[in-house]
Amino acid sequence: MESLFMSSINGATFARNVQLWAAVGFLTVSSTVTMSAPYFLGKVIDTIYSGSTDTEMMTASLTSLCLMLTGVFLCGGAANAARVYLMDVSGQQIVRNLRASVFSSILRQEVAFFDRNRTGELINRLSADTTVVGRSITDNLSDGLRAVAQAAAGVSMMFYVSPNLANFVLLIVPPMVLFAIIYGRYLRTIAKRTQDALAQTTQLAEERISNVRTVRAFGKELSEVNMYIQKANHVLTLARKEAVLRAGFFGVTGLSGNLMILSVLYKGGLLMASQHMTVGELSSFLMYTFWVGISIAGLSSFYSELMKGFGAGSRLWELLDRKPEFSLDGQLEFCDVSFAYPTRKETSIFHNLSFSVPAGTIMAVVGSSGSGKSTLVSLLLRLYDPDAGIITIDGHDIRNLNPCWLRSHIGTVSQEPVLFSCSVRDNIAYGALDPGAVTTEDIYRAARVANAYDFIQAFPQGFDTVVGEKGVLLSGGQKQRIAIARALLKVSKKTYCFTNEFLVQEALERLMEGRTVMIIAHRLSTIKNADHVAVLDQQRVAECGPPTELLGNRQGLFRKLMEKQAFLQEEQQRALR
Ligand SMILES: Nc1ncnc2c1ncn2[C@@H]1O[C@H](COP(=O)(O)OP(=O)(O)OP(=O)(O)O)[C@@H](O)[C@H]1O
Repeated sequence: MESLFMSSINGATFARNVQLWAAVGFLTVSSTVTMSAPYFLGKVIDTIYSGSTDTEMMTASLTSLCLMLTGVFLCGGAANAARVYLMDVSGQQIVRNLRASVFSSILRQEVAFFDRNRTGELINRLSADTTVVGRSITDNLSDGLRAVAQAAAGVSMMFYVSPNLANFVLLIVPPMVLFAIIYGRYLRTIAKRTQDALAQTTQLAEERISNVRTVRAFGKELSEVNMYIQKANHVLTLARKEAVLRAGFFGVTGLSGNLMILSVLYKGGLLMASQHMTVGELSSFLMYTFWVGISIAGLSSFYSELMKGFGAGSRLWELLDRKPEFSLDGQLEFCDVSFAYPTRKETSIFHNLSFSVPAGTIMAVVGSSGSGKSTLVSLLLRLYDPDAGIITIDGHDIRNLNPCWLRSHIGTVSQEPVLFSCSVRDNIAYGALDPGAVTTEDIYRAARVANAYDFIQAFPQGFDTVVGEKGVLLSGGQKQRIAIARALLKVSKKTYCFTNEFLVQEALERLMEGRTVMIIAHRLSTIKNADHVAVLDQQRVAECGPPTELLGNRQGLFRKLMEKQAFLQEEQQRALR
């Protein structure tokens, strides 16, 4: 299922990449056509002004030139339409993904986050901010890229047609770029403040509307409306500032465009008078100047929208990057949990089972075979959800936590660990969230703590030894030590570790240090080391308490279970003798 999901994601990413590349291809075609037009139109003008007296020849060459150009323009038009469509679709997909990621990031946050950030504000982020960022990506990106391509092509063609005139005209560009950078900075700050003010306004409206009964009961309608108007006025003030800034910028860019045209006519007229330019060349140059002017105007609006997008986006990036803050102490609680496996609904495994494991303590879970010890672990890992009751970690219902995050904080080590048929190094690194980022030093450290370093180094190929399928080339104890090293790389300081009993007790003890541990135990020696024991019987926790206390109760279930086990062990030893 997971691989199917991954492949569909990869498929979607691939399709999007192909779409984007196709759009860039169409952009290149349409821009090439657009930017070659002035050059050929100049040729048409030169043909008209060639001074030829042979009307028939002149008509023929003019007709063929115009027909050829019509064909080229048709291709350009089609490519332009395809580009706009593909860019828009890709942009919309990016916005959809952005919305989904922001929403999922919001839902992942801890409960305290929602105390600090009100619902209205978050909804505003999700709707208004993503719309601004979306507009900056969709409408804008496509036109912006075209403007960049056409400005670059236009400038190159200006140099091609007349380097002399191009040098003169383009002196205006560096001061314009500086001006645009300063403008962009201001616009970005103002856009961010506008989005913040808008979020506060929405938050006020959301809170008052959803609590309208309270507002009415206190007769506060008028004062609430006034408060809303105040907030809306603040948004308006910021929007006015933005309008003034944009007006100034567009005024200056429009003026500089006109000045460029005027200077081309002035200098070009002088060059024509001194026979350094033909009328066709001047016309081409003029058209290129127009194109560059239009592209620069397009670029300035692209830049404005982009800066607004960045401004609005900065809050979104913060939300996206935010890791949920949980100060995990490790208190673990099962409250009235009832559960039956979905495939065997008629056989209840737990009925109103309750017990808690205080932070940093070891809880040994005992019970006869089939009493549900491993099922407890499955429920905690959310491999299954209880039919009734809740399981909490530090008071957080685990159903409200991201399952991946939850599992990344729970280390499980089983009695017969599964190792993969790759090197010891890769098996240990497998435990880390990002195995690629694990250093050799990390692996050695984990192996030392698990008391595995010496025997691994003693292998002829050391950490590169391939362990064979399921680790068949290793002894039981060696496998367990490697599994402990793997778990050490996984679990952070405050995680829960669920283990079975081990041959290699000393390595296990190091793993348990400072963590909340639930251990499925059989041997008395293991149980004695635990802080508490929970005895599972008849679908619930029949007894729970410190091991010595439970052993002291002669009629208790735990005492009977231990006696039975001691008796069985004696029997086994006698049989061996
Ligand atoms: N995936 C499953 N689907 C249906 N029933 C299951 C499933 N896994 C376990 N069971 C049943 O649930 C009950 C509890 O199983 P569980 O493995 O939790 O017991 P346990 O106490 O860990 O046993 P043991 O000490 O023998 O390992 C058993 O009756 C078992 O047959």
